[in-house]
Amino acid sequence: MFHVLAADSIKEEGLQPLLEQNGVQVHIGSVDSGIIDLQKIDALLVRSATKVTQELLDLMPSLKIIGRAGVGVDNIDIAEATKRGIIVVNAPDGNTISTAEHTFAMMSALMRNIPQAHSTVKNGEWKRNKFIGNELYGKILGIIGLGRIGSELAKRAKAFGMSVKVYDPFLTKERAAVLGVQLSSFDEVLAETDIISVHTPLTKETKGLLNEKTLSQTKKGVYLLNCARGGIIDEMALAHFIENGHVAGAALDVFEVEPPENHPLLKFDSVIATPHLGASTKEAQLNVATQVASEIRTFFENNPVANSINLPAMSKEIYEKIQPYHQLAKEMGKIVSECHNKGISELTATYSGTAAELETTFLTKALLAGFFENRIDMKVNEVNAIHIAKERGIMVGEKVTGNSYGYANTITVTASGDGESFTVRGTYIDHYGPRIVNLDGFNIDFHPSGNLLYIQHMDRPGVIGHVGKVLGDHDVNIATMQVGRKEAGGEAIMVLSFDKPLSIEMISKLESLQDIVTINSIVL
Ligand SMILES: NC(=O)c1ccc[n+]([C@@H]2O[C@H](COP(=O)([O-])OP(=O)(O)OC[C@H]3O[C@@H](n4cnc5c(N)ncnc54)[C@H](O)[C@@H]3O)[C@@H](O)[C@H]2O)c1
Ligand SMILES: O=C(O)CC[C@@H](O)C(=O)O
Repeated sequence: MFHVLAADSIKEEGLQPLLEQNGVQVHIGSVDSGIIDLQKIDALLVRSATKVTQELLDLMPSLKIIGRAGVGVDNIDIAEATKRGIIVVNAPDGNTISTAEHTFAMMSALMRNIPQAHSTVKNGEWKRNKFIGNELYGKILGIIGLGRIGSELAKRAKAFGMSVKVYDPFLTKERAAVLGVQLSSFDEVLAETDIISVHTPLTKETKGLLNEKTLSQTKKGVYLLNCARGGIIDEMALAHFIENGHVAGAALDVFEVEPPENHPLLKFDSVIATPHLGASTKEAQLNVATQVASEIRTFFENNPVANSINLPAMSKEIYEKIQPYHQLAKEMGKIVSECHNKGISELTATYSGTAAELETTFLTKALLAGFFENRIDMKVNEVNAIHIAKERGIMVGEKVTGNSYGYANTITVTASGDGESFTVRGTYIDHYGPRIVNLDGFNIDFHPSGNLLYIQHMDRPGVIGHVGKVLGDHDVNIATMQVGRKEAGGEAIMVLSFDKPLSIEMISKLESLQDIVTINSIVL
């Protein structure tokens, strides 16, 4: 008999897939309700209230799977669960429509002063002149991050006669055309739109994406929306721009710290807010509960789950054999993603030599996990990598070749989209380790780890010296350096490694040097 504990008032109707399964007993109640001996629990279902910590996991030695009825898993100690071989699943798209609708409702409410007008009427006032609003029709909506929710918002905005400009560095022109939105640069979205809505995950790249500098690039009178994650818009900078009248108003469903206490933004009449209600509809809650309950049922039936966000269990013997190649593939995925910082529609992995004798599908999935790591708002691993690629319209190919370029094995990854492509080749050398041996056609040789800079430059005398001098003048120590070129006087590359990551300012200084073409920072 499998025992499932459904905590956090998960919608009971959604538990049907488990309630109707033979050999499964569902217990409904919080983890401290005493409804069942925690030692017996095989599966735990939670929303965001239950904190699944190491201490709680200690009390559940039989736990095999945790289901999060929602997207964010910040209340679950994933590392600890993974270490214990516990699979964690979530429901990534069950609340997409609800969150897009909530964002649209917030935008309408913001433009027509609905919450403000509502409270005056409730207070017995009738101030029609105070609440002159703006039509959505004919306005330009800027969407930053066109994933599941951003795409649904775009469809609704277009139906209301708005035009939509989108910034998403990982979106191809083809996909933008299918969705009928105008793919734009970040600066264009800032400067040319009337309303800006953010829909990215919160990552190191998106934290404070809208800040003092970028907000100053927006149109005077712009409106801002955040129904994604607190922190994507810098809250203090937003308060400053509302105070000085540059930003006309903001609608916020999320905050850096929730609930917000004595928050300066809440003091402005032009800021409207909801308490993280994006996913709070009967439909979304039923969807997410049904999705995770079905996943747990699938797991009990010994079938692979679709939305696991941590590593699946694997026999120790197989893992040890494949592990070095697995690590190399994952790092190569990250390298492709960072060096070719563009939308892609196709990714092909080619294996040769001893790498081709392994379970290459598993390696390709590891590669995709590395590729998506900094691009999307969920953990991608070997369980869900192919599904995610398909969902994003990326065709994944796998080939085997007899050409090992003189090595015992190679893994070659080519990413392409919008008529451009990028290739990286790596090898694993026994007793020596992983090496990257070709980057975008340049022969090179470096260890894929640590803080790296990939610099494309013209092959002219003095370029390497200038880079070294700027770094030296700022007391930055170069740990290793590799150079490569195709022909004298043409394009060339450098790969430098450092003991710690370089600041954005430092990278800008290097970018401004003569004969430098592009610089990409890679943290492995
Ligand atoms: N308010 C709520 O209750 C609620 C509910 C569900 C989801 N969310 C949040 O909404 C956000 C979007 O969720 P989703 O399901 O659409 O995610 P998603 O992964 O489908 O989409 C995220 C998109 O952001 C893009 N992106 C990544 N980095 C970017 C960058 N630096 N600049 C521009 N675009 C970038 C990605 O390419 C992707 O298209 C997430 O932050 C999620 O946590 C909030
Ligand atoms: O309401 C919830 O459970 C959280 C909603 C959302 O932020 C999520 O991560 O899915």
